Amino acid sequence: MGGSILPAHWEQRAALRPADRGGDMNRRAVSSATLLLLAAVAAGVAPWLAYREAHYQAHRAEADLALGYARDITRRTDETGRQAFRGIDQLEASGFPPCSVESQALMRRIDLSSTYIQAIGYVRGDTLACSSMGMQPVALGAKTFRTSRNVVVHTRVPLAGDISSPLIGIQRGDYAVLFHRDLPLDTWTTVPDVSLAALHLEMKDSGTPMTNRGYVDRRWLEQLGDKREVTFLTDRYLVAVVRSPSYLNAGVAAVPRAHLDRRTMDIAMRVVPAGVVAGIALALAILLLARRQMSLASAIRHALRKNEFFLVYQPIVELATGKWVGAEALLRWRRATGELIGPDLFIPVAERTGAITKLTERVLRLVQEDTGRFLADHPTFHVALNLSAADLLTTTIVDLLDQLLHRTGARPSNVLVELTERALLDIGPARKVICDLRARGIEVAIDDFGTGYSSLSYLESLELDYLKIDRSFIEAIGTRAPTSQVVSHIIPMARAMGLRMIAEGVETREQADFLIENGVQYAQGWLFAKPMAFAELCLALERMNGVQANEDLAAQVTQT
Ligand SMILES: Nc1nc2c(ncn2[C@@H]2O[C@@H]3COP(=O)(O)O[C@H]4[C@@H](O)[C@H](n5cnc6c(=O)[nH]c(N)nc65)O[C@@H]4COP(=O)(O)O[C@H]3[C@H]2O)c(=O)[nH]1
Repeated sequence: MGGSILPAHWEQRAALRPADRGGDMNRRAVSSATLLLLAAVAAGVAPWLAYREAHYQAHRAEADLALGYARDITRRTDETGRQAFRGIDQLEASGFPPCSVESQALMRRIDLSSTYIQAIGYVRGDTLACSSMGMQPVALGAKTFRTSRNVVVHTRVPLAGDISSPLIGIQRGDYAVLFHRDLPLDTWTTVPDVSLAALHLEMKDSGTPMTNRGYVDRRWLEQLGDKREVTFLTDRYLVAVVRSPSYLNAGVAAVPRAHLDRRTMDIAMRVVPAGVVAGIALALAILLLARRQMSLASAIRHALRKNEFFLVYQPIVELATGKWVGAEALLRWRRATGELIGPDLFIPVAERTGAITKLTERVLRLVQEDTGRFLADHPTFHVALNLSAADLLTTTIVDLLDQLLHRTGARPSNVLVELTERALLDIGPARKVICDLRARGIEVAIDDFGTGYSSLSYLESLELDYLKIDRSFIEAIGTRAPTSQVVSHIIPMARAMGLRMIAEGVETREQADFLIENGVQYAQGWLFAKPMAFAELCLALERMNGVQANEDLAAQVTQT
Protein backbone atom coordinates (compact mmCIF):
# COMPACT_ATOMS: atom_id res chain seq x y z
CA MET A 1 0.00 0.00 0.00
CA GLY A 2 2.50 2.65 -1.12
CA GLY A 3 1.86 6.29 -1.95
CA SER A 4 -0.90 8.56 -0.71
CA ILE A 5 -4.39 7.15 -0.80
CA LEU A 6 -5.82 10.60 -0.31
CA PRO A 7 -7.36 12.61 -3.12
CA ALA A 8 -5.27 15.73 -3.63
CA HIS A 9 -8.13 18.07 -2.83
CA TRP A 10 -8.63 16.34 0.52
CA GLU A 11 -5.07 17.09 1.37
CA GLN A 12 -5.69 20.71 0.49
CA ARG A 13 -8.80 20.70 2.63
CA ALA A 14 -6.78 19.52 5.56
CA ALA A 15 -5.28 23.00 5.48
CA LEU A 16 -8.67 24.72 5.50
CA ARG A 17 -9.39 27.28 8.14
CA PRO A 18 -11.67 26.13 10.97
CA ALA A 19 -14.63 28.14 9.78
CA ASP A 20 -14.70 25.95 6.70
CA ARG A 21 -14.86 22.69 8.50
CA GLY A 22 -18.57 22.24 9.12
CA GLY A 23 -19.57 22.63 5.48
CA ASP A 24 -16.49 20.76 4.35
CA MET A 25 -17.43 17.67 6.30
CA ASN A 26 -20.94 17.82 4.98
CA ARG A 27 -19.62 17.98 1.46
CA ARG A 28 -17.44 14.99 2.08
CA ALA A 29 -20.45 13.12 3.36
CA VAL A 30 -21.56 12.63 -0.23
CA SER A 31 -22.02 8.88 -0.55
CA SER A 32 -20.26 6.76 -3.14
CA ALA A 33 -23.62 5.90 -4.76
CA THR A 34 -24.31 9.61 -5.19
CA LEU A 35 -20.87 10.03 -6.71
CA LEU A 36 -21.55 7.22 -9.20
CA LEU A 37 -24.82 8.88 -10.14
CA LEU A 38 -23.04 12.21 -10.47
CA ALA A 39 -20.46 10.59 -12.75
CA ALA A 40 -23.20 9.29 -15.03
CA VAL A 41 -24.92 12.67 -15.09
CA ALA A 42 -21.63 14.49 -15.75
CA ALA A 43 -20.86 12.19 -18.68
CA GLY A 44 -24.17 13.07 -20.31
CA VAL A 45 -24.59 16.66 -19.25
CA ALA A 46 -21.29 18.05 -20.57
CA PRO A 47 -21.95 17.09 -24.25
CA TRP A 48 -25.51 18.33 -23.92
CA LEU A 49 -24.27 21.65 -22.53
CA ALA A 50 -21.75 21.82 -25.39
CA TYR A 51 -24.56 21.35 -27.91
CA ARG A 52 -26.64 24.04 -26.18
CA GLU A 53 -23.63 26.34 -26.34
CA ALA A 54 -23.23 25.60 -30.08
CA HIS A 55 -26.89 26.42 -30.63
CA TYR A 56 -26.57 29.61 -28.61
CA GLN A 57 -23.43 30.73 -30.45
CA ALA A 58 -24.97 29.95 -33.86
CA HIS A 59 -28.13 31.82 -32.95
CA ARG A 60 -26.13 34.82 -31.76
CA ALA A 61 -23.95 34.85 -34.88
CA GLU A 62 -26.93 34.54 -37.26
CA ALA A 63 -28.93 37.12 -35.34
CA ASP A 64 -25.98 39.54 -35.57
CA LEU A 65 -25.73 38.82 -39.29
CA ALA A 66 -29.46 39.42 -39.88
CA LEU A 67 -29.35 42.57 -37.76
CA GLY A 68 -26.43 43.84 -39.85
CA TYR A 69 -28.42 43.35 -43.08
CA ALA A 70 -31.56 44.96 -41.65
CA ARG A 71 -29.58 47.95 -40.35
CA ASP A 72 -27.99 48.41 -43.76
CA ILE A 73 -31.40 48.33 -45.48
CA THR A 74 -32.74 50.92 -43.04
CA ARG A 75 -29.72 53.15 -43.63
CA ARG A 76 -30.15 52.91 -47.42
CA THR A 77 -33.89 53.54 -47.26
CA ASP A 78 -33.31 56.58 -45.06
CA GLU A 79 -30.73 57.93 -47.47
CA THR A 80 -33.17 57.47 -50.38
CA GLY A 81 -35.84 59.37 -48.46
CA ARG A 82 -33.40 62.12 -47.48
CA GLN A 83 -32.24 62.65 -51.09
CA ALA A 84 -35.84 62.56 -52.42
CA PHE A 85 -37.24 65.08 -49.94
CA ARG A 86 -34.22 67.37 -50.27
CA GLY A 87 -34.79 67.46 -54.05
CA ILE A 88 -38.50 68.19 -53.64
CA ASP A 89 -37.67 70.89 -51.06
CA GLN A 90 -35.27 72.52 -53.54
CA LEU A 91 -37.86 72.52 -56.35
CA GLU A 92 -40.58 73.91 -54.08
CA ALA A 93 -38.25 76.63 -52.78
CA SER A 94 -37.02 77.61 -56.28
CA GLY A 95 -40.24 79.42 -57.18
CA PHE A 96 -39.69 78.36 -60.86
CA PRO A 97 -42.90 77.78 -62.80
CA PRO A 98 -43.57 74.00 -63.12
CA CYS A 99 -41.89 72.45 -66.17
CA SER A 100 -40.21 75.76 -67.09
CA VAL A 101 -36.71 75.56 -68.58
CA GLU A 102 -35.23 76.70 -65.26
CA SER A 103 -37.30 74.17 -63.32
CA GLN A 104 -36.19 71.29 -65.60
CA ALA A 105 -32.58 72.41 -65.40
CA LEU A 106 -32.84 72.27 -61.59
CA MET A 107 -34.43 68.79 -61.82
CA ARG A 108 -31.46 67.57 -63.91
CA ARG A 109 -29.00 69.06 -61.43
CA ILE A 110 -30.76 67.35 -58.53
CA ASP A 111 -30.83 64.04 -60.44
CA LEU A 112 -27.16 64.22 -61.40
CA SER A 113 -25.98 65.18 -57.93
CA SER A 114 -27.84 62.38 -56.10
CA THR A 115 -26.74 58.79 -55.86
CA TYR A 116 -30.14 57.20 -55.28
CA ILE A 117 -32.55 59.27 -57.45
CA GLN A 118 -33.31 57.93 -60.95
CA ALA A 119 -35.61 60.88 -61.89
CA ILE A 120 -37.42 63.79 -60.28
CA GLY A 121 -40.40 65.52 -61.85
CA TYR A 122 -43.56 67.58 -61.66
CA VAL A 123 -46.81 65.62 -61.10
CA ARG A 124 -50.00 66.31 -62.94
CA GLY A 125 -52.75 63.78 -62.16
CA ASP A 126 -51.07 60.30 -62.09
CA THR A 127 -48.25 61.34 -64.41
CA LEU A 128 -44.94 63.13 -64.29
CA ALA A 129 -45.73 65.93 -66.78
CA CYS A 130 -42.02 66.78 -67.00
CA SER A 131 -38.98 65.44 -65.22
CA SER A 132 -35.21 65.37 -65.09
CA MET A 133 -35.56 62.99 -68.08
CA GLY A 134 -37.25 65.75 -70.19
CA MET A 135 -40.75 66.65 -71.29
CA GLN A 136 -41.71 63.04 -71.97
CA PRO A 137 -44.68 62.30 -69.62
CA VAL A 138 -44.13 59.31 -67.28
CA ALA A 139 -47.13 57.47 -65.83
CA LEU A 140 -46.74 56.87 -62.06
CA GLY A 141 -49.22 54.00 -61.96
CA ALA A 142 -51.66 53.31 -59.14
CA LYS A 143 -51.04 54.98 -55.78
CA THR A 144 -50.09 52.15 -53.48
CA PHE A 145 -50.75 54.05 -50.29
CA ARG A 146 -50.70 57.48 -48.67
CA THR A 147 -48.77 57.86 -45.45
CA SER A 148 -49.89 59.88 -42.45
CA ARG A 149 -47.29 62.50 -43.52
CA ASN A 150 -49.11 62.92 -46.84
CA VAL A 151 -46.51 61.13 -48.89
CA VAL A 152 -47.85 58.94 -51.70
CA VAL A 153 -45.92 55.78 -52.51
CA HIS A 154 -46.20 54.27 -56.00
CA THR A 155 -44.60 50.83 -55.68
CA ARG A 156 -44.98 49.91 -59.37
CA VAL A 157 -44.12 52.79 -61.73
CA PRO A 158 -44.87 51.39 -65.23
CA LEU A 159 -41.94 52.82 -67.15
CA ALA A 160 -42.98 53.02 -70.83
CA GLY A 161 -46.04 50.92 -69.97
CA ASP A 162 -43.95 48.09 -68.46
CA ILE A 163 -45.48 47.32 -65.03
CA SER A 164 -42.60 44.98 -64.18
CA SER A 165 -40.33 48.02 -64.21
CA PRO A 166 -38.14 48.20 -61.12
CA LEU A 167 -38.99 51.81 -60.21
CA ILE A 168 -40.71 53.12 -57.10
CA GLY A 169 -42.17 56.64 -56.88
CA ILE A 170 -42.37 58.85 -53.81
CA GLN A 171 -44.64 61.84 -54.25
CA ARG A 172 -44.98 64.79 -51.92
CA GLY A 173 -47.17 67.69 -53.02
CA ASP A 174 -46.62 68.51 -56.72
CA TYR A 175 -43.33 66.66 -57.12
CA ALA A 176 -42.31 63.02 -57.22
CA VAL A 177 -39.00 61.15 -57.18
CA LEU A 178 -38.35 57.82 -58.89
CA PHE A 179 -35.72 55.40 -57.63
CA HIS A 180 -34.73 51.81 -58.30
CA ARG A 181 -36.47 49.33 -56.00
CA ASP A 182 -33.27 47.29 -55.49
CA LEU A 183 -31.25 50.24 -54.18
CA PRO A 184 -32.31 49.92 -50.50
CA LEU A 185 -31.73 46.16 -50.70
CA ASP A 186 -28.38 46.39 -52.42
CA THR A 187 -26.60 45.13 -49.36
CA TRP A 188 -23.78 42.58 -49.51
CA THR A 189 -24.86 39.24 -47.99
CA THR A 190 -23.12 35.97 -47.33
CA VAL A 191 -26.38 34.05 -46.98
CA PRO A 192 -27.63 33.36 -50.51
CA ASP A 193 -31.28 32.70 -49.65
CA VAL A 194 -31.73 35.50 -47.12
CA SER A 195 -34.98 37.51 -47.48
CA LEU A 196 -34.60 41.30 -47.41
CA ALA A 197 -37.23 44.04 -47.34
CA ALA A 198 -37.84 47.70 -46.65
CA LEU A 199 -41.32 48.07 -45.15
CA HIS A 200 -43.36 51.12 -44.33
CA LEU A 201 -44.54 50.77 -40.76
CA GLU A 202 -47.99 52.10 -41.60
CA MET A 203 -48.49 49.42 -44.23
CA LYS A 204 -48.91 46.61 -41.74
CA ASP A 205 -52.22 45.41 -43.14
CA SER A 206 -51.54 46.05 -46.79
CA GLY A 207 -50.23 43.15 -48.87
CA THR A 208 -47.28 44.94 -50.50
CA PRO A 209 -43.99 45.78 -48.88
CA MET A 210 -42.24 48.87 -50.16
CA THR A 211 -39.58 46.69 -51.67
CA ASN A 212 -38.48 43.16 -50.98
CA ARG A 213 -36.40 40.24 -52.13
CA GLY A 214 -37.58 36.79 -50.98
CA TYR A 215 -40.40 35.86 -48.62
CA VAL A 216 -41.44 38.55 -46.10
CA ASP A 217 -44.34 38.43 -43.68
CA ARG A 218 -45.74 41.84 -42.77
CA ARG A 219 -46.83 40.49 -39.33
CA TRP A 220 -43.15 40.40 -38.38
CA LEU A 221 -43.41 44.16 -37.82
CA GLU A 222 -45.68 43.49 -34.85
CA GLN A 223 -42.69 42.04 -32.98
CA LEU A 224 -40.97 45.42 -33.10
CA GLY A 225 -43.39 47.05 -30.65
CA ASP A 226 -41.72 50.21 -29.32
CA LYS A 227 -38.24 48.80 -29.75
CA ARG A 228 -35.57 50.15 -32.04
CA GLU A 229 -34.65 46.70 -33.31
CA VAL A 230 -35.56 43.10 -32.61
CA THR A 231 -34.57 39.56 -33.59
CA PHE A 232 -36.81 36.51 -33.24
CA LEU A 233 -37.37 33.01 -34.55
CA THR A 234 -40.32 31.87 -36.63
CA ASP A 235 -41.00 28.38 -37.92
CA ARG A 236 -38.81 28.96 -40.95
CA TYR A 237 -36.72 32.05 -40.32
CA LEU A 238 -34.53 33.94 -37.93
CA VAL A 239 -35.82 37.47 -38.46
CA ALA A 240 -34.29 40.86 -37.70
CA VAL A 241 -36.33 44.08 -37.89
CA VAL A 242 -34.70 47.50 -37.50
CA ARG A 243 -36.72 50.71 -37.23
CA SER A 244 -35.58 53.85 -39.05
CA PRO A 245 -34.67 56.70 -36.72
CA SER A 246 -35.96 59.28 -39.26
CA TYR A 247 -38.89 57.84 -41.23
CA LEU A 248 -41.74 55.41 -40.67
CA ASN A 249 -39.73 52.58 -42.26
CA ALA A 250 -38.14 49.39 -41.10
CA GLY A 251 -35.43 47.25 -42.62
CA VAL A 252 -36.10 43.50 -42.44
CA ALA A 253 -33.77 40.54 -42.96
CA ALA A 254 -34.83 36.90 -42.57
CA VAL A 255 -32.23 34.13 -42.50
CA PRO A 256 -33.72 30.67 -43.23
CA ARG A 257 -33.62 28.31 -40.23
CA ALA A 258 -31.88 25.72 -42.36
CA HIS A 259 -28.93 28.10 -42.47
CA LEU A 260 -29.07 28.50 -38.68
CA ASP A 261 -29.18 24.70 -38.28
CA ARG A 262 -26.16 24.33 -40.57
CA ARG A 263 -24.23 26.89 -38.52
CA THR A 264 -25.28 25.11 -35.28
CA MET A 265 -23.98 21.82 -36.66
CA ASP A 266 -20.72 23.46 -37.78
CA ILE A 267 -20.09 24.82 -34.28
CA ALA A 268 -21.37 21.63 -32.65
CA MET A 269 -18.83 19.61 -34.65
CA ARG A 270 -16.15 21.65 -32.93
CA VAL A 271 -17.50 22.00 -29.36
CA VAL A 272 -19.47 18.78 -28.78
CA PRO A 273 -16.37 16.54 -29.01
CA ALA A 274 -14.77 18.83 -26.42
CA GLY A 275 -17.95 18.43 -24.33
CA VAL A 276 -17.75 14.65 -24.66
CA VAL A 277 -14.11 14.72 -23.56
CA ALA A 278 -14.94 17.06 -20.67
CA GLY A 279 -17.88 14.84 -19.68
CA ILE A 280 -15.72 11.73 -19.71
CA ALA A 281 -12.95 13.52 -17.79
CA LEU A 282 -15.43 14.76 -15.20
CA ALA A 283 -17.04 11.34 -14.88
CA LEU A 284 -13.61 9.73 -14.49
CA ALA A 285 -12.63 12.28 -11.85
CA ILE A 286 -15.83 11.56 -9.93
CA LEU A 287 -15.36 7.81 -10.30
CA LEU A 288 -11.80 8.18 -9.06
CA LEU A 289 -13.08 10.10 -6.06
CA ALA A 290 -15.66 7.35 -5.39
CA ARG A 291 -12.96 4.69 -5.72
CA ARG A 292 -10.67 6.61 -3.38
CA GLN A 293 -13.45 6.87 -0.84
CA MET A 294 -14.04 3.16 -1.02
CA SER A 295 -10.35 2.39 -0.87
CA LEU A 296 -9.98 4.79 2.07
CA ALA A 297 -12.71 2.89 3.91
CA SER A 298 -10.96 -0.44 3.32
CA ALA A 299 -7.63 1.18 4.20
CA ILE A 300 -9.12 2.21 7.57
CA ARG A 301 -10.09 -1.42 8.26
CA HIS A 302 -6.60 -2.54 7.24
CA ALA A 303 -5.03 0.12 9.47
CA LEU A 304 -7.07 -1.13 12.43
CA ARG A 305 -5.70 -4.62 11.87
CA LYS A 306 -2.16 -3.28 11.51
CA ASN A 307 -2.39 -1.01 14.57
CA GLU A 308 -1.62 2.11 12.58
CA PHE A 309 -3.74 4.38 14.80
CA PHE A 310 -2.38 6.20 17.85
CA LEU A 311 -3.47 9.02 20.11
CA VAL A 312 -2.06 12.42 20.90
CA TYR A 313 -3.32 14.49 23.79
CA GLN A 314 -3.89 18.22 23.85
CA PRO A 315 -3.91 19.80 27.31
CA ILE A 316 -7.03 21.56 28.56
CA VAL A 317 -6.05 24.54 30.69
CA GLU A 318 -7.84 26.27 33.53
CA LEU A 319 -7.65 29.86 32.34
CA ALA A 320 -7.57 31.47 35.82
CA THR A 321 -4.56 29.44 37.02
CA GLY A 322 -2.92 28.14 33.83
CA LYS A 323 -3.15 24.65 35.35
CA TRP A 324 -3.53 21.64 33.02
CA VAL A 325 -6.74 20.04 34.24
CA GLY A 326 -7.18 17.52 31.44
CA ALA A 327 -6.34 16.59 27.88
CA GLU A 328 -8.32 15.81 24.76
CA ALA A 329 -7.42 12.52 23.09
CA LEU A 330 -7.06 13.08 19.35
CA LEU A 331 -6.71 10.20 16.97
CA ARG A 332 -3.91 10.01 14.42
CA TRP A 333 -3.16 7.51 11.67
CA ARG A 334 0.39 6.79 10.62
CA ARG A 335 0.43 4.53 7.59
CA ALA A 336 3.12 1.94 6.98
CA THR A 337 4.63 4.39 4.48
CA GLY A 338 5.10 6.95 7.27
CA GLU A 339 2.32 9.15 5.89
CA LEU A 340 0.45 10.86 8.73
CA ILE A 341 -3.28 11.32 8.21
CA GLY A 342 -5.38 13.67 10.35
CA PRO A 343 -8.81 12.81 11.72
CA ASP A 344 -10.52 15.51 9.69
CA LEU A 345 -9.85 13.26 6.69
CA PHE A 346 -10.59 9.77 7.91
CA ILE A 347 -13.23 10.29 10.65
CA PRO A 348 -15.97 11.39 8.19
CA VAL A 349 -15.26 8.36 5.97
CA ALA A 350 -15.26 6.08 9.02
CA GLU A 351 -18.54 7.65 10.15
CA ARG A 352 -20.09 7.12 6.76
CA THR A 353 -18.90 3.55 6.30
CA GLY A 354 -19.71 2.37 9.81
CA ALA A 355 -16.04 1.86 10.77
CA ILE A 356 -16.29 4.58 13.40
CA THR A 357 -17.49 2.31 16.22
CA LYS A 358 -14.44 0.13 15.67
CA LEU A 359 -12.27 3.24 15.76
CA THR A 360 -13.89 4.37 19.02
CA GLU A 361 -13.22 0.94 20.54
CA ARG A 362 -9.62 1.34 19.43
CA VAL A 363 -9.45 4.83 21.00
CA LEU A 364 -10.62 3.43 24.33
CA ARG A 365 -8.04 0.67 24.17
CA LEU A 366 -5.31 3.18 23.30
CA VAL A 367 -6.33 5.44 26.20
CA GLN A 368 -6.11 2.44 28.48
CA GLU A 369 -2.64 1.57 27.18
CA ASP A 370 -1.36 5.15 27.18
CA THR A 371 -2.62 6.24 30.61
CA GLY A 372 -2.06 3.02 32.58
CA ARG A 373 -2.40 3.97 36.26
CA PHE A 374 -2.02 7.69 35.62
CA LEU A 375 -5.71 8.57 35.93
CA ALA A 376 -6.11 6.50 39.09
CA ASP A 377 -3.21 8.47 40.57
CA HIS A 378 -4.49 11.86 39.35
CA PRO A 379 -8.16 12.01 40.34
CA THR A 380 -8.58 15.66 39.28
CA PHE A 381 -7.18 15.15 35.77
CA HIS A 382 -9.50 14.10 32.95
CA VAL A 383 -9.14 12.69 29.46
CA ALA A 384 -11.68 14.00 26.93
CA LEU A 385 -12.87 11.49 24.33
CA ASN A 386 -14.67 12.24 21.06
CA LEU A 387 -17.71 10.10 20.27
CA SER A 388 -19.64 10.00 17.00
CA ALA A 389 -23.34 9.60 16.28
CA ALA A 390 -23.00 5.86 15.62
CA ASP A 391 -21.40 5.36 19.05
CA LEU A 392 -24.59 6.65 20.66
CA LEU A 393 -26.96 4.32 18.85
CA THR A 394 -26.46 1.52 21.38
CA THR A 395 -25.42 1.45 25.02
CA THR A 396 -22.30 -0.58 24.16
CA ILE A 397 -20.26 2.59 24.50
CA VAL A 398 -21.34 2.89 28.14
CA ASP A 399 -20.13 -0.67 28.80
CA LEU A 400 -16.85 0.08 27.02
CA LEU A 401 -16.30 3.16 29.16
CA ASP A 402 -17.12 1.12 32.27
CA GLN A 403 -14.44 -1.36 31.21
CA LEU A 404 -11.95 1.44 30.69
CA LEU A 405 -12.59 2.76 34.21
CA HIS A 406 -12.41 -0.71 35.63
CA ARG A 407 -9.15 -1.64 33.90
CA THR A 408 -7.34 1.63 34.65
CA GLY A 409 -8.73 2.19 38.10
CA ALA A 410 -9.86 5.62 36.92
CA ARG A 411 -12.86 7.41 38.38
CA PRO A 412 -15.78 8.53 36.20
CA SER A 413 -14.63 12.13 36.76
CA ASN A 414 -11.38 11.19 34.97
CA VAL A 415 -13.32 10.94 31.72
CA LEU A 416 -15.08 13.65 29.73
CA VAL A 417 -17.12 12.66 26.70
CA GLU A 418 -17.31 15.11 23.79
CA LEU A 419 -20.25 14.93 21.42
CA THR A 420 -20.51 17.10 18.33
CA GLU A 421 -23.81 18.69 17.38
CA ARG A 422 -23.92 16.24 14.49
CA ALA A 423 -23.73 13.32 16.91
CA LEU A 424 -26.78 14.70 18.68
CA LEU A 425 -28.96 14.77 15.61
CA ASP A 426 -30.64 11.50 16.53
CA ILE A 427 -31.76 12.83 19.85
CA GLY A 428 -33.53 9.70 21.21
CA PRO A 429 -30.59 7.31 21.59
CA ALA A 430 -28.21 10.20 22.37
CA ARG A 431 -30.37 11.27 25.32
CA LYS A 432 -30.31 7.72 26.74
CA VAL A 433 -26.51 7.41 26.51
CA ILE A 434 -25.98 10.89 27.96
CA CYS A 435 -28.24 9.98 30.92
CA ASP A 436 -26.38 6.70 31.51
CA LEU A 437 -23.00 8.42 31.38
CA ARG A 438 -23.96 11.26 33.68
CA ALA A 439 -25.62 8.81 36.08
CA ARG A 440 -22.17 7.21 36.44
CA GLY A 441 -20.48 10.58 36.98
CA ILE A 442 -18.96 10.84 33.50
CA GLU A 443 -19.35 14.41 32.33
CA VAL A 444 -20.49 15.33 28.84
CA ALA A 445 -19.50 18.25 26.60
CA ILE A 446 -21.04 19.51 23.41
CA ASP A 447 -18.21 19.97 20.90
CA ASP A 448 -17.74 22.45 18.04
CA PHE A 449 -20.67 24.41 19.39
CA GLY A 450 -22.26 26.80 16.90
CA THR A 451 -21.11 25.04 13.73
CA GLY A 452 -23.89 22.48 13.59
CA TYR A 453 -27.60 22.36 13.49
CA SER A 454 -28.77 22.38 17.11
CA SER A 455 -31.22 25.00 18.21
CA LEU A 456 -31.08 26.44 21.68
CA SER A 457 -34.30 24.74 22.82
CA TYR A 458 -32.91 21.44 21.56
CA LEU A 459 -29.77 21.90 23.65
CA GLU A 460 -31.77 22.94 26.69
CA SER A 461 -33.59 19.63 26.53
CA LEU A 462 -30.29 17.77 27.08
CA GLU A 463 -28.41 17.39 30.35
CA LEU A 464 -24.87 18.53 29.58
CA ASP A 465 -21.87 19.73 31.60
CA TYR A 466 -19.60 21.59 29.21
CA LEU A 467 -19.90 23.58 26.06
CA LYS A 468 -16.84 23.68 23.80
CA ILE A 469 -16.72 26.91 21.79
CA ASP A 470 -15.60 26.08 18.27
CA ARG A 471 -12.24 27.47 17.25
CA SER A 472 -13.68 29.29 14.27
CA PHE A 473 -15.39 31.66 16.72
CA ILE A 474 -12.27 31.99 18.87
CA GLU A 475 -10.23 32.78 15.78
CA ALA A 476 -12.69 35.58 14.93
CA ILE A 477 -12.27 37.36 18.29
CA GLY A 478 -10.98 40.91 17.76
CA THR A 479 -11.20 40.65 13.97
CA ARG A 480 -13.69 42.19 11.56
CA ALA A 481 -14.99 38.74 10.58
CA PRO A 482 -18.80 38.48 10.50
CA THR A 483 -18.55 35.80 13.23
CA SER A 484 -16.47 37.97 15.58
CA GLN A 485 -19.46 38.68 17.81
CA VAL A 486 -20.71 35.09 18.02
CA VAL A 487 -18.57 34.22 21.01
CA SER A 488 -20.06 37.15 22.96
CA HIS A 489 -23.49 35.59 22.42
CA ILE A 490 -22.44 32.02 23.19
CA ILE A 491 -20.86 32.86 26.56
CA PRO A 492 -23.95 34.33 28.34
CA MET A 493 -26.07 31.62 26.79
CA ALA A 494 -23.83 28.84 28.16
CA ARG A 495 -23.79 30.56 31.54
CA ALA A 496 -27.58 30.79 31.54
CA MET A 497 -27.77 27.07 30.80
CA GLY A 498 -25.37 26.33 33.69
CA LEU A 499 -22.67 24.95 31.37
CA ARG A 500 -18.95 25.35 31.96
CA MET A 501 -17.05 26.46 28.87
CA ILE A 502 -13.94 25.22 27.09
CA ALA A 503 -12.65 27.47 24.31
CA GLU A 504 -11.00 25.58 21.45
CA GLY A 505 -8.11 26.73 19.29
CA VAL A 506 -6.79 29.57 21.45
CA GLU A 507 -3.69 30.82 19.69
CA THR A 508 -3.06 34.33 21.02
CA ARG A 509 -2.75 36.05 24.37
CA GLU A 510 -5.45 38.53 23.28
CA GLN A 511 -7.93 35.70 22.72
CA ALA A 512 -7.09 34.20 26.12
CA ASP A 513 -7.47 37.59 27.86
CA PHE A 514 -10.83 38.15 26.17
CA LEU A 515 -12.01 34.71 27.33
CA ILE A 516 -10.81 35.30 30.89
CA GLU A 517 -12.52 38.72 31.02
CA ASN A 518 -15.73 37.12 29.80
CA GLY A 519 -15.67 34.34 32.35
CA VAL A 520 -14.74 31.35 30.17
CA GLN A 521 -13.20 28.83 32.55
CA TYR A 522 -11.14 26.51 30.33
CA ALA A 523 -9.28 26.58 27.04
CA GLN A 524 -7.12 24.51 24.76
CA GLY A 525 -5.00 25.70 21.90
CA TRP A 526 -1.53 26.22 20.57
CA LEU A 527 -1.02 29.19 22.91
CA PHE A 528 -0.76 26.65 25.74
CA ALA A 529 0.31 23.43 24.04
CA LYS A 530 -0.05 21.44 20.86
CA PRO A 531 -1.29 17.84 20.93
CA MET A 532 1.48 15.51 22.15
CA ALA A 533 2.20 11.91 23.07
CA PHE A 534 0.90 10.94 26.49
CA ALA A 535 4.42 10.31 27.83
CA GLU A 536 5.38 13.85 26.81
CA LEU A 537 2.28 15.21 28.53
CA CYS A 538 3.25 13.39 31.76
CA LEU A 539 6.76 14.83 31.63
CA ALA A 540 5.39 18.34 31.09
CA LEU A 541 2.99 17.90 34.00
CA GLU A 542 5.81 16.67 36.23
CA ARG A 543 7.89 19.68 35.28
CA MET A 544 5.00 22.02 36.03
CA ASN A 545 4.28 20.33 39.34
CA GLY A 546 7.95 20.60 40.25
CA VAL A 547 7.93 24.31 39.52
CA GLN A 548 4.69 24.69 41.48
CA ALA A 549 6.14 22.78 44.46
CA ASN A 550 9.22 25.01 44.40
CA GLU A 551 7.06 28.11 44.25
CA ASP A 552 4.93 26.84 47.15
CA LEU A 553 8.09 26.15 49.16
CA ALA A 554 9.46 29.58 48.36
CA ALA A 555 6.18 31.15 49.46
CA GLN A 556 6.24 29.24 52.76
CA VAL A 557 9.85 30.28 53.41
CA THR A 558 8.97 33.92 52.73
CA GLN A 559 6.03 33.75 55.15
CA THR A 560 8.10 32.22 57.99
N1 LIG B 1 -5.61 25.67 14.14
C1 LIG B 1 -5.62 25.25 15.39
N2 LIG B 1 -6.05 24.00 15.65
C2 LIG B 1 -6.05 23.59 16.93
C3 LIG B 1 -5.61 24.40 17.97
N3 LIG B 1 -5.73 23.70 19.11
C4 LIG B 1 -6.24 22.50 18.79
N4 LIG B 1 -6.43 22.41 17.46
C5 LIG B 1 -7.02 21.30 16.73
O1 LIG B 1 -8.41 21.41 16.86
C6 LIG B 1 -9.02 20.12 16.88
C7 LIG B 1 -9.83 19.98 18.12
O2 LIG B 1 -10.52 18.82 18.10
P1 LIG B 1 -12.06 18.71 17.85
O3 LIG B 1 -12.72 20.03 17.77
O4 LIG B 1 -12.59 17.74 18.86
O5 LIG B 1 -12.16 18.11 16.37
C8 LIG B 1 -11.67 16.84 16.16
C9 LIG B 1 -12.70 15.75 16.35
O6 LIG B 1 -13.99 16.22 15.97
C10 LIG B 1 -12.27 14.71 15.36
N5 LIG B 1 -11.56 13.65 16.12
C11 LIG B 1 -10.28 13.63 16.52
N6 LIG B 1 -10.04 12.47 17.19
C12 LIG B 1 -11.21 11.78 17.21
C13 LIG B 1 -11.62 10.51 17.75
O7 LIG B 1 -10.87 9.80 18.40
N7 LIG B 1 -12.93 10.15 17.56
C14 LIG B 1 -13.81 10.93 16.87
N8 LIG B 1 -15.06 10.51 16.76
N9 LIG B 1 -13.45 12.13 16.37
C15 LIG B 1 -12.17 12.54 16.52
O8 LIG B 1 -11.39 15.30 14.45
C16 LIG B 1 -11.36 16.70 14.68
C17 LIG B 1 -10.03 17.28 14.29
O9 LIG B 1 -9.05 16.86 15.13
P2 LIG B 1 -7.59 17.37 14.96
O10 LIG B 1 -7.21 17.41 13.53
O11 LIG B 1 -6.74 16.59 15.90
O12 LIG B 1 -7.67 18.85 15.44
C18 LIG B 1 -7.85 19.14 16.81
C19 LIG B 1 -6.70 19.96 17.31
O13 LIG B 1 -5.45 19.48 16.87
C20 LIG B 1 -5.15 25.73 17.67
O14 LIG B 1 -4.76 26.52 18.53
N10 LIG B 1 -5.19 26.10 16.37
